[in-house]
Amino acid sequence: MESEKIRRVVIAGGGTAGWMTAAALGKLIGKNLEITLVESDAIGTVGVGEATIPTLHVFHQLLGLKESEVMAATNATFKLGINFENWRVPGEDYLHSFGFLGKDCWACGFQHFWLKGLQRGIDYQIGDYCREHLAAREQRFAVLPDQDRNHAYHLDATLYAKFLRKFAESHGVRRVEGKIGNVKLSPSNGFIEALQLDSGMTIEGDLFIDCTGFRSLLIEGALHTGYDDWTHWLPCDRAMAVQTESTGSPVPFTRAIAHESGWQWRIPLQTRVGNGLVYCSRYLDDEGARELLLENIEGELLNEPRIIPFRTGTRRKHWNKNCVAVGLSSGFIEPMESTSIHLIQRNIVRLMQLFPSSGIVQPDIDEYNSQAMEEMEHIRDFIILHYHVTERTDSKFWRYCRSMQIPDSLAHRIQMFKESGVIFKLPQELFGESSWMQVMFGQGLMPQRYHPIVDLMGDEELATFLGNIRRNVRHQVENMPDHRQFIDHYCKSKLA
Ligand SMILES: Cc1cc2nc3c(=O)[nH]c(=O)nc-3n(C[C@H](O)[C@H](O)[C@H](O)COP(=O)(O)OP(=O)(O)OC[C@H]3O[C@@H](n4cnc5c(N)ncnc54)[C@H](O)[C@@H]3O)c2cc1C
Repeated sequence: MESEKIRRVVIAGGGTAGWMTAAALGKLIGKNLEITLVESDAIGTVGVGEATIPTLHVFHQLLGLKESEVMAATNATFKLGINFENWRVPGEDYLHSFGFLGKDCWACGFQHFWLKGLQRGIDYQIGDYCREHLAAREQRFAVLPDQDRNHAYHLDATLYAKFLRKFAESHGVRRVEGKIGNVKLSPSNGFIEALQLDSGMTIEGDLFIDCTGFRSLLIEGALHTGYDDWTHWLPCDRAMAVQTESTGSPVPFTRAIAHESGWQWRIPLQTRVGNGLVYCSRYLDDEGARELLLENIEGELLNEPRIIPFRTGTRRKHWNKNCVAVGLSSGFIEPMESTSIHLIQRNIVRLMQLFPSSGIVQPDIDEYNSQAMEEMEHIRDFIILHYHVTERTDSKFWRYCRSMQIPDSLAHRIQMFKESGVIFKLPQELFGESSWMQVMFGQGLMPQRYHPIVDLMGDEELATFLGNIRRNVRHQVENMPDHRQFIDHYCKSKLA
């Protein structure tokens, strides 16, 4: 393995992944580096990826960015969760909020108290025990002084990349516009030596970050790293995206509406709505998808619907030789839980933690790849859960999802929950107990029993315990302003 010092970093691609990488490296470890980003105006970016999850705060904090400024510059609204409509059965919905549900005791999760409450006739939704859940339902929002950052954003992906570009350039990142025509490899060790542009320019580097999106020009095109295809578990393979004018106040949650052969997103920004249909080409053709999408949107179209083919899965190694893939080039898990930007951020942070300043060594690469794979597999399982645990039998698509084989890791979680109501989170995992709980209950799973330790609480004490949590949640939410009002006051878009 090479062990030369890393001084020249070349980022190929200027979408969300490229500019997030450039901003972070430039600001945080760029002092002794020469960072160049190459992007092609003619090729452009994928142009979607507008719903995020709360971890993005950490990224902005690292960069020293002010929330209200990022939001105003990106036409952003707040997001408290995702409303899943028609997933268990048509006509029913549930919310997966970012908040924490109820209260834990040392021995068992809140779901056990809630389950016993149900059995005793204390018949409230599990979301009534969660501030973010209730605030989303009532379309209220506030940033509270004591609040853990349990909110995320809906933002304009193009404006976000533009914002980060300005930031990265102000921290010394050099941008080169042009189309990469060839990737030059070292004949001795197969490492990438340089990118050759169609203009004739050559950009040499020590470390290359592949942010070329689905094209994966470096990690796959040049290094042939290989891809694990997860389409048998996540069969949707196309999306159709279109933007519409807003027809009302933006809601503080993403809508994920299931249809016969896939599902539709609605992402409200301050002045427009991002819409899209994620579908499975085995069961729905593009013409049918277009009709379905256009029948199910509100507001005037702002552009023509665009098809985006994809293949769910992961690159076998996210770091190979002197190339690290960040963004869509590293793999893609469909956008249902808005996890891609989070994975970009995780790959960037991991790269900084393992940055090969004094040379590339195999143990760093192995550690990086093993952590990245573990994270992807955890998210994959969580997404499969939504498709597999359903009572829908109304189409070939849903019958396939219900009956397909699922990964052993997910089968184990479902089995444990069914038998004893237990949910667990391992340290590297993104989704916590509250997330699994909301989706498992929402998709129709019910445990056979609650944890016996709950019986140490008498019925009256349990009623008081649950009642106090509900009252406290309601009190906090009643004191929040309307979501739109809060935005207008806090981070009004420059486009509004
Ligand atoms: C349908 C869909 C919906 C999504 N929704 C969400 C969501 O809600 N939330 C979320 O977190 N994520 C979402 N994602 C994922 C998200 O869009 C991406 O993770 C994010 O946009 C990053 O993309 P990227 O930068 O890797 O690729 P891209 O945006 O495709 O950027 C690739 C860059 O590489 C450049 N490039 C390519 N080839 C060349 C070349 N030959 N020469 C020079 N430059 C080149 C391009 O010009 C561009 O700058 C979604 C993805 C899809 C497909």
